[in-house]
Amino acid sequence: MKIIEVADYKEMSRVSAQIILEKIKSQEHVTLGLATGGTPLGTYKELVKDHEENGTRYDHVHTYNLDEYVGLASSDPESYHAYMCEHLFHPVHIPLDQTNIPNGAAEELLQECMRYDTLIENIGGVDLQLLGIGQNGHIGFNEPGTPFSSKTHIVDLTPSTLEANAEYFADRCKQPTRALTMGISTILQSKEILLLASGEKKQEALFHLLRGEVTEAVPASALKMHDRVTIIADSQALKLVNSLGK
Ligand SMILES: N[C@@H]1[C@@H](O)[C@H](O)[C@@H](COP(=O)(O)O)O[C@@H]1O
Repeated sequence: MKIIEVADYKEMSRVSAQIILEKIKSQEHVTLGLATGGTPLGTYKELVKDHEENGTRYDHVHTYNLDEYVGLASSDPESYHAYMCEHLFHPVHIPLDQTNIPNGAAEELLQECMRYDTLIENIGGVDLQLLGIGQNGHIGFNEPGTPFSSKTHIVDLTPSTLEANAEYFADRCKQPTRALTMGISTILQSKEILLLASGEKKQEALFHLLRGEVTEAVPASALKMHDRVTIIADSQALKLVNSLGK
């Protein structure tokens, strides 16, 4: 794994946007795996800024998001659909029929998982997958203990993940407790992976990922089985690694 240590969130966002832009500009057809949460927001801001200033086009870009909450329709302002439209899809003018997000409001959730997995298998995995990391080491919504062989599936979110994401819900009673997520093996199909981590809250997860063993107890540790992973982390997120791990 290649580790790029940066000073702070701003630099992490700039560097990751640069890597994504290089991919967008160097290929005639690009498939991007996208993440939500607070971590990639700065990266999306940089992409929007670049689009406005340099006119980078997204006609040849197809996107596949990691996850979505069960029970939230795409029109729900707290859904990951709405998040993606607001922060990236609308401002950079990606044709919406080229964007894919699991449908958390599907009547048949198992069928929806299979449909989503087939989409990704048919393209042979995305070209570049952007990832954040949960405080408990989760990627997408693959909680600790998820088999590395997992495909897109329905997940019951752990109390710590619910707590960590509570700030995104105006009314905590309406926070969904289940989600659909790409599985670990779905994520590992990606040709290249870019994991972002910023802030002290991520230092233990990064320590387990970088210094611990490969174990299903730390979902992100599966990334060690992939040969093209880059981690961009700021010094706060690397604090424990740098103080204990050398
Ligand atoms: N499903 C998302 C993950 O994809 C994300 O990586 C994680 C970290 O969130 P944040 O970036 O807000 O710390 O939160 C959620 O669980």
